[in-house]
Amino acid sequence: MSRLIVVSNRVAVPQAGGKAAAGGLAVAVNAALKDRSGVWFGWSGRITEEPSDRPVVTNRNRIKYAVIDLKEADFQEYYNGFANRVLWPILHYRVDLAEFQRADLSGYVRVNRLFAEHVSKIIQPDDVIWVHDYHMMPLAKYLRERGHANRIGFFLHIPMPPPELIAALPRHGEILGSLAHYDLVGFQTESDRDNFGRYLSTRGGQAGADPNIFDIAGRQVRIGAFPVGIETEAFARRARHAGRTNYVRGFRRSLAGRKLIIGVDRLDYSKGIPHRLEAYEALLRTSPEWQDRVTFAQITPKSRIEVPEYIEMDRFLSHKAGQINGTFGDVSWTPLRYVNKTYSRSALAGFYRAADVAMVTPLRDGMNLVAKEFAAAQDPENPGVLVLSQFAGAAAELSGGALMVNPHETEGMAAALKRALDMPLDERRERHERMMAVLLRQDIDQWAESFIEALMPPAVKPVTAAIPLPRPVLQGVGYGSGWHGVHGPDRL
Ligand SMILES: O=P(O)(O)OC[C@H]1O[C@H](O[C@H]2O[C@H](CO)[C@@H](O)[C@H](O)[C@H]2O)[C@H](O)[C@@H](O)[C@@H]1O
Ligand SMILES: O=c1ccn([C@@H]2O[C@H](COP(=O)(O)OP(=O)(O)O)[C@@H](O)[C@H]2O)c(=O)[nH]1
Repeated sequence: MSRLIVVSNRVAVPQAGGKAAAGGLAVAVNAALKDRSGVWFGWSGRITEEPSDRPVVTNRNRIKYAVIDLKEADFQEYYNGFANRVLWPILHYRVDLAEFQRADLSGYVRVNRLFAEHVSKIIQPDDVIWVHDYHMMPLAKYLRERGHANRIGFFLHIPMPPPELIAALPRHGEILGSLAHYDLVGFQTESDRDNFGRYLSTRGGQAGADPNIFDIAGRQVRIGAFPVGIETEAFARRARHAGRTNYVRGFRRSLAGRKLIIGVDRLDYSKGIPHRLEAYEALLRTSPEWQDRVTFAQITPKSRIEVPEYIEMDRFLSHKAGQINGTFGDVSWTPLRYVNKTYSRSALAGFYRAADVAMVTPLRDGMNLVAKEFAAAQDPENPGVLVLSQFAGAAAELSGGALMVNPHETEGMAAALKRALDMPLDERRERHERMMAVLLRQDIDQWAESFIEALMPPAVKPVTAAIPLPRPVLQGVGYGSGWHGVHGPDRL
């Protein structure tokens, strides 16, 4: 029986006590492996000078989690360097922040080759391979060089900008061009997919009768949009339960009857946190009736803490938070609670449910699972309002129910905040219902199934295990280099 082999930088290895260090990607990939027999290969998150030439394997529910350590130089050049100082900013339309160095590109290529070497040892001829995200773009090329003719798919969790912008990436042909070695390349939105289609055309790719199938350098590559979802029903259940616990009730009580606005984002310049805080400031200034009647809780776990742009953002935000509280706060009211802790997803579910408004206002975001989780966590009888950036991937699905904003327009965002805080119950219910209809239809299972089905050659059955598997426990979610332990109960 064919297996599914997943390859990604991060692997959410289930840990004793149910805690795992991972991000949005890891939560999503875990669902793809549920009910399938397979292997999940990636980086352990650890740095060692003498990495073993064999991965450390953990077996759980017929899934093998196989991880390797990286050397310091690999971590610096591949992860901090090329992946997070070149690809991340450029693919998030921030060419101005990209810091290209040839040594980092060499490190990126070296780690991809190392991954290919390890994965090559476990591949069986009928395995289907699913590679995730910008860290691993050239992997298929190196697997093909080793003679693997398997079906190999790639999913990009972050945005794909237009080709004119990709042109700013030195040696883009070597990296983005290598995506043509996959059989299927998936994106979060149709606009990401179309941007890549245009890029392939600039590289001599020819689309035939189906505009999403390209012939390029003697191979056929299919491109598609597969918006990543959440475990909608399970998350709604979790929030219902969490909302009734003392932990979340205590949080709500601490607000002393004030309305709650919530923001949950990794500390990342792509998330637009400064712009959002400026909008909150503008609300307090221009609508003084809201002073002392609202609290903004911004939960911002640190991430990629060795990358200079992230260090700078950290400094800026701490300063900004102090400034807002200094200007508007009072001895009995802290307008902004700015927290750098990582919370368990159960705790977050409860916080979302306790909130009246969520601000999800990235400048660019592949999807943004927080937007979806917030909507799913609401009480349908008395739901909160989602204020959502037009530049989040989630906007393509949630614009019918969210209050849409342009994060570059402070006054517009402040007005949306005010409207959200004042919104009558009927309108809140209607908007929530519209979002839930989409989230229930396009959930995480549908995402994984539709990608795998599109990856399989015609007339071959999807990769499934004979016996349905219990879902591995994945409760706490932290962030690699910035992960300092998960706060809040795992099961509330
Ligand atoms: O692994 P890190 O460097 O600590 O970063 C965490 C993850 O961030 C990014 O997440 C993306 O995937 C989400 C799920 O599809 C999506 O909603 C979000 O918009 C993306 O930014 C990154 O792409 C992952 O590889 C990282 O693991
Ligand atoms: O303290 C936190 C902050 C975030 N998350 C989770 O991390 C994921 C973030 O995914 P998203 O797509 O919003 O952004 P990313 O960080 O992957 O760019 C979501 O599932 C959040 O619930 C978490 O478990 N604890």
